[in-house]
Amino acid sequence: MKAIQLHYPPEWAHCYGCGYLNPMGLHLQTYWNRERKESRTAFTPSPHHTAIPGFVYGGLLASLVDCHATATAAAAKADAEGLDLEKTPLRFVTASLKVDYLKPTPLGPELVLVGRAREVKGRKVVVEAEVYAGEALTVRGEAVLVQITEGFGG
Ligand SMILES: CCCCCCCCCCCC(=O)SCCNC(=O)CCNC(=O)[C@H](O)C(C)(C)COP(=O)(O)OP(=O)(O)OC[C@H]1O[C@@H](n2cnc3c(N)ncnc32)[C@H](O)[C@@H]1OP(=O)(O)O
Repeated sequence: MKAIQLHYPPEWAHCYGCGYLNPMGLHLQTYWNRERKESRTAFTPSPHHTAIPGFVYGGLLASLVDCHATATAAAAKADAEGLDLEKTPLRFVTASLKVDYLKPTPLGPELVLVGRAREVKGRKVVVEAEVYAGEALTVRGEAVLVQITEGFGG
């Protein structure tokens, strides 16, 4: 299965969190499960992602939620509308991002993110995401993603 981010054309692939063309980026790769209607990704923070010794920096966790949510939005919209991302790539930007840090996230183990779309409406998708360190749910996020149109940022 191909990661959602790898469907992005090059001009959409420079993002620090998930762009495959960003040499300094996190290169997050998100996968969509059509049966479960949920997305997954995994990321193992490095020692330089420290907040308090032994625990992951919250800004990094927000970045993971952010980029996992943008990809989840693309997959959920494609799923809802019967689109093939291979033929019709979709790209979303973050309009709003809320992150709740439920407990400290240990630095060392692989983190797993799970995402679900709560709402798919027009250009807007609302995504809920969870970050797990092993069995422990440490972060819960919610993002509003808006599909970009031609002339974005202009
Ligand atoms: C070359 C390109 C490369 C593009 C490469 C893309 C890289 C992606 C990177 C990954 C993620 C990021 O970090 S992105 C970087 C951080 N984000 C940004 O810089 C985005 C800056 N903001 C914007 O450009 C704009 O505000 C947009 C695009 C988000 C929305 O503006 P718009 O296009 O005019 O949309 P608009 O009609 O107002 O809103 C559409 C729907 O979304 C809702 N909505 C809009 N903003 C919000 C909000 N803050 N909170 C809640 N909901 C909101 C509206 O109520 C509406 O819902 P309803 O009434 O229909 O229900």
